[in-house]
Amino acid sequence: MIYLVEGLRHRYGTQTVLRLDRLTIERHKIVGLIGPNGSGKSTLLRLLAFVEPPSRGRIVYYPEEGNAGNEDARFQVTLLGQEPYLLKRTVLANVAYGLKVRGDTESLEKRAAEALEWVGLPPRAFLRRRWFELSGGEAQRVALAARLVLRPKVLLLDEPTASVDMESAQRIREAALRAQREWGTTIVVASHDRHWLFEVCDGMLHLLKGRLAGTGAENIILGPWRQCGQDLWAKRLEDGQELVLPGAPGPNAMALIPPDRLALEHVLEDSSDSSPASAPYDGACRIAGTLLRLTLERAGGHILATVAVGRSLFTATLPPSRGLRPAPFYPGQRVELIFPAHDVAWFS
Ligand SMILES: Nc1ncnc2c1ncn2[C@@H]1O[C@H](COP(=O)(O)OP(=O)(O)OP(=O)(O)O)[C@@H](O)[C@H]1O
Repeated sequence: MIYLVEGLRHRYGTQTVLRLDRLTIERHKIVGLIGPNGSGKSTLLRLLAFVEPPSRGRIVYYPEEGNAGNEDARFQVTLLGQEPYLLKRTVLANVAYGLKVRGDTESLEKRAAEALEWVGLPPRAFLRRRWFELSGGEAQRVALAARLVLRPKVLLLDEPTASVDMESAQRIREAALRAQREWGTTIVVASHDRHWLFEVCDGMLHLLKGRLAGTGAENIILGPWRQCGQDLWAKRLEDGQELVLPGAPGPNAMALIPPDRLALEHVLEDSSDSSPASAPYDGACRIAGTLLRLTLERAGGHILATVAVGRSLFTATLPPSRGLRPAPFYPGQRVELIFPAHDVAWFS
């Protein structure tokens, strides 16, 4: 492993924003970080980058297997945020900056040029440009080149493609994966692009309200819930269907449904006009939707089905026996998600 996190609590003022009892991150792997806004992804990345210390608990960095050395992390771990913060200087000065800080000043221009090529920026056109002569996507690529030139052991990426154009996003993704492939760089990446994460990550961490909630594909249904019986709670989904579940700890709780608890069934054509329908609680819940996409998950080798219900997306794992044969599913089909109500976990 390259990180061990134990007994971590992180507070801002009186609010505890991160609680992780134990977490390990394996060397050379790509780990995805997923979770709603404010769930603690950026905070965790900053702590892993040692930008700030945790309020309680510890984060141990292992530069080599079995050999702890948090002081090495300063030069081996690098964080790229959502917004590129460039020095008000040339691209060359920006990309070479980290090497200079490390006292590593040999062939600066050549190495900066190589790093720019990795992110798809031709060095002849870009090395001498100044910071204000770059588009947002180019600036983010320069910021990534400034990290790659260090050949980091750990690359922490915080929504690196959130505010860039499509080409830049693709270049950034490719360059990060290449670093993992060619140098064995460990990558921890927070992103809202769940499909990309499922496709490339060796493992996923799902953060909910600062706590680990699972391995990424869990479905979250946010409140408010309306009490509609003794310990029964209803939520009207975006497209009008009503979901009724037992056991909410309060009206604003979040329901969490693991993807492997959702079974997928075809909706017969002649019954499709009866949905969206109210789903009275009888122990098995049903939600009708449209199958949008099938994704092969790298970590577990499962096929993940993404189902749209209004604009909300649900993820179901297709069990091996229900793979593409003998009951083929394909995008565009009306399907039903069926799950036992007691498999829902609640987060308050
Ligand atoms: N410097 C800070 N001071 C006070 N509160 C903070 C600070 N940074 C983050 N927080 C709070 O900590 C919680 C976690 O924030 P964080 O930015 O880590 O979430 P996130 O999952 O990265 O969110 P997003 O997806 O919106 O970037 C939020 O409630 C946020 O308001």
